[in-house]
Amino acid sequence: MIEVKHLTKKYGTHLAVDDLSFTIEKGRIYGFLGPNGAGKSTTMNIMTGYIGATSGEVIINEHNILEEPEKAKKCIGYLPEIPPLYLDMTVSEYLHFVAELKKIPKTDRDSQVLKVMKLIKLVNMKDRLIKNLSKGYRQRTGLAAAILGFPDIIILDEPTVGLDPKQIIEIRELIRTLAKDHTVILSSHILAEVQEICDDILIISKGKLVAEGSPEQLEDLTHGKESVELTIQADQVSVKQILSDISGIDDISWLNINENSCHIQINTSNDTQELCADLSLAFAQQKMPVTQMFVNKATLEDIFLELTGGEK
Ligand SMILES: Nc1ncnc2c1ncn2[C@@H]1O[C@H](COP(=O)(O)OP(=O)(O)OP(=O)(O)O)[C@@H](O)[C@H]1O
Repeated sequence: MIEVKHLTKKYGTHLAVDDLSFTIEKGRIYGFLGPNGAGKSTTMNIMTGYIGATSGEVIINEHNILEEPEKAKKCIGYLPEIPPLYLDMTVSEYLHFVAELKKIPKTDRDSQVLKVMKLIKLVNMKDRLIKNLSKGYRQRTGLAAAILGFPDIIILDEPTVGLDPKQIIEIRELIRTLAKDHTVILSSHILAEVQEICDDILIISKGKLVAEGSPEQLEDLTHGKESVELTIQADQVSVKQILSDISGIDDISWLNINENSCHIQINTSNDTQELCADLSLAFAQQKMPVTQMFVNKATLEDIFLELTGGEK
């Protein structure tokens, strides 16, 4: 449905998008995930024809966004990070205005605006001035404008940013409803959000695609990244000696060492339960008490931070 090929965008000398390529298939919810400044908005702005790329191509339903912008844009509904709302219009006036801009035939406008307002649960607010709406309802109004004309693809830039938890849940519900009939692409810097609603996640860092897959596939990246942490009541020399006879140890971090106690973390690519059993047996045989032992599991958040060079 969308093909992005070798997209690059430079702002002066700053490389905001760096040779980005990916494909969007029909009927799925995609999440662009990345820290602030990763290049998500820039990519979305290029995909929707708002700004031009320095190089590369965007093909929407077989239409190149540069060569056939009208046909390509007709397939897309876009909710930018800051929706361009006219604050002195009522919700209904604004949506009629957008319907006109989108060239929806005059005879269909009333019914389409009503249909969209029902879908987005905006009917109660239809005569309210936009400047008097809450942030959540302004976001709904922007979303309603994006889906007028019922385009195949709906692109949402940070749709839940700045909303309270109840509004976030409502907007996520709406996105799920929209995804029944549309392909949805949304951006977020919140891992839990894309994990919860997206079928596919594209992790973007410094303008590059650093990982792609379903939440489950990305979860698989955490395998083999577990460690065992333990405290042994013994001196470092004795502990080192015991550990030298145990297999499956990749490396050891000495977190805290006293005369009679060592707190360590062991990284292993082997089964951590087996390693725990070996460790407890080996120290018990030498009558060295292990006062605590647990397995640290890597989370998707650790992987995200590792891939995007962030810190907890
Ligand atoms: N018009 C512009 N002129 C110069 N630099 C820009 C411009 N727009 C964006 N940038 C820079 O390009 C980089 C990517 O910005 P972009 O807004 O695409 O990131 P983002 O992932 O959407 O981040 P955010 O979540 O903060 O919106 C950032 O370093 C940003 O400062």
